[in-house]
Amino acid sequence: MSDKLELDPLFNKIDELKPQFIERLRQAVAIPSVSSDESLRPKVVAMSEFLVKELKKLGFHDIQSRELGTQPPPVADPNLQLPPIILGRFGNDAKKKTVLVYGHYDVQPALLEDGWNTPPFELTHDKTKDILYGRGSTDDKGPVIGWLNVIEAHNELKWELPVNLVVCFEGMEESGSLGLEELIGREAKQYFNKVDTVCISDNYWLGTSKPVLTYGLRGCNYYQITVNGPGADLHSGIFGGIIAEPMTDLVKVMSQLVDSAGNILVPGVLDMVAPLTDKENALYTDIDFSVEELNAASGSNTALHQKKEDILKHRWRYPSLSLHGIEGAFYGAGAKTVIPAKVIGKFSIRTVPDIDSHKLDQLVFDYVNKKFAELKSPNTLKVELIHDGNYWVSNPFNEAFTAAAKATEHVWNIKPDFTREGGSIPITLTFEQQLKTDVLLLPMGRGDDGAHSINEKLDISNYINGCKTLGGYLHYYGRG
Ligand SMILES: NCC(=O)N[C@@H](Cc1c[nH]cn1)C(=O)O
Ligand SMILES: [Zn+2]
Ligand SMILES: [Zn+2]
Repeated sequence: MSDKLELDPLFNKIDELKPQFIERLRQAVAIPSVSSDESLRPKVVAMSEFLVKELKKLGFHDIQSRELGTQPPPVADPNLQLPPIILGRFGNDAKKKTVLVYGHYDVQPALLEDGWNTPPFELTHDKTKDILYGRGSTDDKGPVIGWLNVIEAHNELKWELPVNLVVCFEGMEESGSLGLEELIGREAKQYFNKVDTVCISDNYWLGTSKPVLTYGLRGCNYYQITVNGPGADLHSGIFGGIIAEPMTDLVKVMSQLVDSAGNILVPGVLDMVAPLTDKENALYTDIDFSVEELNAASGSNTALHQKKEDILKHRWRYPSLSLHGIEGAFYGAGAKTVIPAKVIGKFSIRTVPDIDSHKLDQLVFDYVNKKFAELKSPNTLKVELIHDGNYWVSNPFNEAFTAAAKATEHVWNIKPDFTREGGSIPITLTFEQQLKTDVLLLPMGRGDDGAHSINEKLDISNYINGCKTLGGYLHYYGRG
């Protein structure tokens, strides 16, 4: 690579600080900041306090913990407070460019009995494989802590940061980023004034060996269907066969949302998808990926598509509908003979260009109501949107992507692939539109990290080289 920067002192310092960096991540993972579990909300707040403490120690200034008020419905506790958004600055030099770094400090739920090999909220270092296991290790505590590590390495070296850094860490990303869009709107010309670019490290390489830079995400519209029947849970021997069962209705309706080949059965959804052009079609051939890598990441041979190009298109540019669960249903071990009185089915649709989110909601509501009406059930059904988040596709030919490609090649000795991703980071488009800047997605973890799954992990090489990549990016972007 020509025009390589001299970053060895930084990279050596990051290597030297590895034990401290692992310890910082251990402390973060130990806080079960599950945003979707109302009973764990104090832990989400505790995680925000941990970050504030770390930012102060590292010398950030103008640190603010922005309260967002109560969480809007549907929510069990109407007084439930949203966790704060943490803002902070490092450097304020008018001659330097300003990079806004966004990440989230909340995590998905995790229980040992889900099948974890180690306690999910204890960062466990498997020394034979050099892997760190724990909820949030890759999504998104590893990368968030990674940014702090970069600052620590600069402080230790007494190196000036080549850019001004602004951090924005939220605690509701896994639950729809509630409150963040409004905050960005309010702060675009205030706290976020003069931001030149936004960098998000909250996604993953496509596979396990080649780094990527990401320029697209799918959106996510998350729905719930509530079916109400009898006044209380009932004995199926006494009431079975003589009352209408909510679970029977719900399962019937949910089974008509998607088929086993992954086809969405709600009419009109596919009609909104942008047509595939020859130019886009050609992009998929050059990406390094295989069905074997997909199978390895899913731990199975259950792929619906065998050709790399089809897998990538269905992950990146077509919508998908997933059924997630049923609240109120009996799910424990044993054979409880209960008829649940009220059940709430959860499903989501990953959205892509050019799906109109509100039109999608209407199509879903009309279809679910129609399917329920066909059952002629005396129960009641309500279908509603819990949260939605936009898809995002950008042009990766800009200064930020160029700098990130150089940093990635510098650290990993290989040019990164440019990829889109099937997951969602609801706030990406908002940053781009409100701040009128480019957004870069610069992942730290690998495609088999098991984000949202059991045994979530982060390879130490990805953690440490990821810190070097984030730091390197700031240098290549800063000198640009
Ligand atoms: N690492 C990004 C991520 O996991 N995002 C979530 C966002 C989301 C959307 N609805 C609920 N959570 C994802 O599931 O893609
Ligand atoms: Zn996530
Ligand atoms: Zn995430």
